[in-house]
Amino acid sequence: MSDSEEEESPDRQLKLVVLGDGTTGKTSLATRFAQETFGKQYKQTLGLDFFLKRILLPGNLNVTLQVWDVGGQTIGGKMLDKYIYGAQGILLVYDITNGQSFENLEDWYNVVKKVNEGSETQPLVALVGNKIDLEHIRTVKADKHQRFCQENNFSSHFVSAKTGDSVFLCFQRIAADILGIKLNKAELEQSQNVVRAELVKYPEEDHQHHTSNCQSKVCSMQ
Ligand SMILES: Nc1nc2c(ncn2[C@@H]2O[C@H](COP(=O)(O)OP(=O)(O)OP(=O)(O)O)[C@@H](O)[C@H]2O)c(=O)[nH]1
Repeated sequence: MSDSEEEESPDRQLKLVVLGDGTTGKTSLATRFAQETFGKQYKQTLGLDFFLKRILLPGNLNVTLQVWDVGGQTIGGKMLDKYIYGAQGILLVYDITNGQSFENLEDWYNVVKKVNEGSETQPLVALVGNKIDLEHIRTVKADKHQRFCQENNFSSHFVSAKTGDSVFLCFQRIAADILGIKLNKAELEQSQNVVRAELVKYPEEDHQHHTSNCQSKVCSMQ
């Protein structure tokens, strides 16, 4: 196979459906991912919004993600089943400061299960705790989130649509999981918007005694 043939692998298309209660931040998450913007003003989604974004996965694989942003008020409505139908990935979104939005995911997941009953292929389901910029007023404990994931075999994500923290990473991991692609550590780290650095201060006199191995300490922190 020539180089140019290798480069031009055809796009894969994936349908991802974003579900969860109103005001949990589904539209914000989709717009942060697809348009890299965030609006503070709440505007209720009536029915459905739709976003497209092309990403590149390892192996030069272009993937077009169709993100179906479903309004929180659609639960119980007759269109919801149609929105979910054919999805390869489902994002179950809750607000970490709103316990009810977490409890209600059970109902959203029940609709997903019903739509896919008897189907040979099941969608990958991701549990997404949004608004981690509001960690100080979190009400849904992380272990509750993890338990829900383990019980149902969901992938686990914590994001902030407001700051953008881990949003791209979340969609990238979901797409890679669906396609059975393994992301290496460097690729995962590159997708994380927030850079965490630890500051370590050594006492003055101690520092003088340890100048010879000081360099290795600095290296291990980077
Ligand atoms: N602090 C904070 N606020 C957020 C975040 N994401 C969304 N919001 C705010 O939460 C409110 C609701 O966000 P939306 O994205 O409209 O919520 P939604 O889930 O799409 O709501 P429906 O359309 O009713 O289903 C808005 O005021 C957003 O600005 C976040 O990560 N952090």
